[in-house]
Amino acid sequence: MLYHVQMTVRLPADLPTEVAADLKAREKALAQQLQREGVWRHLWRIAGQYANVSIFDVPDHATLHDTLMRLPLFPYMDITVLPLCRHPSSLHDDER
Ligand SMILES: O=C(O)CC1=CCC(=O)O1
Repeated sequence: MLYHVQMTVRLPADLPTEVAADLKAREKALAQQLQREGVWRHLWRIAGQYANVSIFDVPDHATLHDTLMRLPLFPYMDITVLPLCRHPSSLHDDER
């Protein structure tokens, strides 16, 4: 199943710089691993915001939940999820 996921990062202002840098580095490593595995299909920055729009390809809601909870920045993100299904007018058949 495909999911549209919006993540807005809200790091506390008093979070030590080195802690924030470690979280971001680990987030990047896992995000790139999940992209290589075909799970994190798209990752786009929302211009002007510390936020992204992503497309995840996972078997079900529970797997998406578990995947999002693995993200190092999970405790510091507001996340909204929209489950997607094929639009009858779409020319693209890569929705799984
Ligand atoms: O910067 C973000 O939008 C949060 C994030 C998701 C994957 C990543 O590397 O950073």
